[in-house]
Amino acid sequence: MSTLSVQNISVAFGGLRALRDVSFTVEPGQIFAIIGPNGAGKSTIFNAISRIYDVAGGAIRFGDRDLLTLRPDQVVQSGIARTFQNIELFEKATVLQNLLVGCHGRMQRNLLAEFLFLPAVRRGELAARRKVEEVLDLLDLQHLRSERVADLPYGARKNVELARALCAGPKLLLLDEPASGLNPEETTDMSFWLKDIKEELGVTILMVEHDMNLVGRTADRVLALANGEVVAEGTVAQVQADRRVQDAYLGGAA
Ligand SMILES: Nc1ncnc2c1ncn2[C@@H]1O[C@H](COP(=O)(O)OP(=O)(O)OP(=O)(O)O)[C@@H](O)[C@H]1O
Repeated sequence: MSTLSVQNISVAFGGLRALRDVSFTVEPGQIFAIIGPNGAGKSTIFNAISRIYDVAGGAIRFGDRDLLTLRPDQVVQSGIARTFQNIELFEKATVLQNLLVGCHGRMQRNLLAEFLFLPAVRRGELAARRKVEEVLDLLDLQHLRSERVADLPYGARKNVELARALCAGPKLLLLDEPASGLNPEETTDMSFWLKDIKEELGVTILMVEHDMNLVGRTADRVLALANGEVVAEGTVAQVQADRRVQDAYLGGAA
């Protein structure tokens, strides 16, 4: 089981400090939510963990690995998968094809072995297919497996993106606004999926979310950010009651 430890990280874009001295720890098996007004720096944290943005100072560790020494693809290999604010799927491909791509994202490639379709490659393919079936069952997507993603309603596409990330077999899932664009009923469904992922697959979840309904239903811990700095951390109730968090929202755009 791996703990994600973010210690004193700062990220700057020219003169703009998007993150300043941010620290938090996500324990294995937790659902950990990052909240904060628009522009607070929430997505920047994800991009720092994914090694898309460079960090000026501090440390990010996942289990015994120092993520700041890894490339973005090596971060995925270490067991971290993510979804995006704007759904990123192959629109013209089916649900099944998208999920198989999700599995292959984490498999080690050896082109000669694949060309010769050696036993190790066959075993890998079988494992990928089993993983896809497990995820289709878990997220209740079997009936959509042969549908083209482009033909699905938004809520279903959001679920497929979650499924694709799970097919990589992550230990840690980074979810960027899983409830955005969902209606209240779909948001309730999403809260059940997240709890199933945590309880049945044992996957740790770090999510950025504006929807306090989803956060309240699922999060074990919450970190509140404003202007790139940590304002509060605690349970949902503790963070919601924190005066500094209320002030940050009143002063912010959310
Ligand atoms: N690639 C970039 N180049 C320049 N500035 C950036 C970049 N990425 C983020 N920023 C700036 O960093 C700050 C934090 O942005 P970030 O997207 O992390 O906020 P957020 O909390 O995720 O906001 P939202 O809730 O609106 O998605 C903002 O001022 C943003 O304009």
